[in-house]
Amino acid sequence: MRRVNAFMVREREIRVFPGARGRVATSLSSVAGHVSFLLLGYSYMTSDLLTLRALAVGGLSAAVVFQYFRDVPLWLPIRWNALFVAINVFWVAKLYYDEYNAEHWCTTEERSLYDRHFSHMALNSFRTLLKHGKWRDIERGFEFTKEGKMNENVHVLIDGSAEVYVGGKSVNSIDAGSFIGEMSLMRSIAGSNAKKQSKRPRAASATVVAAERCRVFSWDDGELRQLIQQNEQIKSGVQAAFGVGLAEKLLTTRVMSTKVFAQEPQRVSHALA
Ligand SMILES: Nc1ncnc2c1ncn2[C@@H]1O[C@@H]2COP(=O)(O)O[C@H]2[C@H]1O
Repeated sequence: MRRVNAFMVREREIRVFPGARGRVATSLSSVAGHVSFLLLGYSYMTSDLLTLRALAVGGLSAAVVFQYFRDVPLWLPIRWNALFVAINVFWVAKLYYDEYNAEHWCTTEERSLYDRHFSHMALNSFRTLLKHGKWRDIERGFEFTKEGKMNENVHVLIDGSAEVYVGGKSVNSIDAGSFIGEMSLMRSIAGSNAKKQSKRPRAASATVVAAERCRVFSWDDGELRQLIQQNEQIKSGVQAAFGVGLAEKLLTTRVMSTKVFAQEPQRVSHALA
């Protein structure tokens, strides 16, 4: 062990930059000290939990090396850091298992929902999102939302189609992959720093009726709202998914309103008012 210690603390010249002044005299244990701070510093800059925990394992382990290879090992920080390494190793293993071995808990239906709408979100967060909602089979004629009324649920249409009415007139048809009831939620949570006033619940902008038997995944509106406010990752994942859907709805509504406009101009002006 003495030989290892001597090897680690021996001062040697290491090239850091090219050129004559690019060499510094240092020991391997000091290098471990610098690596430790660099990794921990980098971990403060990432928001990805798995990367953060992995960087913490690397940074704290390097700190243990630095603290051990000294004239007298610093046992107090070594013991604490070893404990933190163990905790972070546990979390790396758990996060890795949840992220990359989803097959053991994800059904085919859940997986395709994830792939279609939420693949930019960590599987862990998606799992939380799933726990707060439920799968439902819906009969033809079911009213998902009622224009001017508060929504009870937010749905994602997995199978089937629905008709969207504004002022009693059809403005669009939606099918598999569309969200229903997301607009009022988006409007009420817009801008996390917005005034309380703008966060108040908003009424449904349209009436949406099932045009056939549908399969949906539904969240309770209030529960989803609360979840979004508590969890930043879920908030940004859900907002991104809603955003893509809204762009598609805008395009189809435009096409539809152009067609209807050619035949009934008054009807379109009413719907867009
Ligand atoms: N033009 C449209 N095209 C497709 N869906 C719409 C359109 N307008 C409203 N919706 C849907 O109808 C829902 C009514 O409640 P929300 O306003 O919460 O969210 C709305 C959207 O999900």
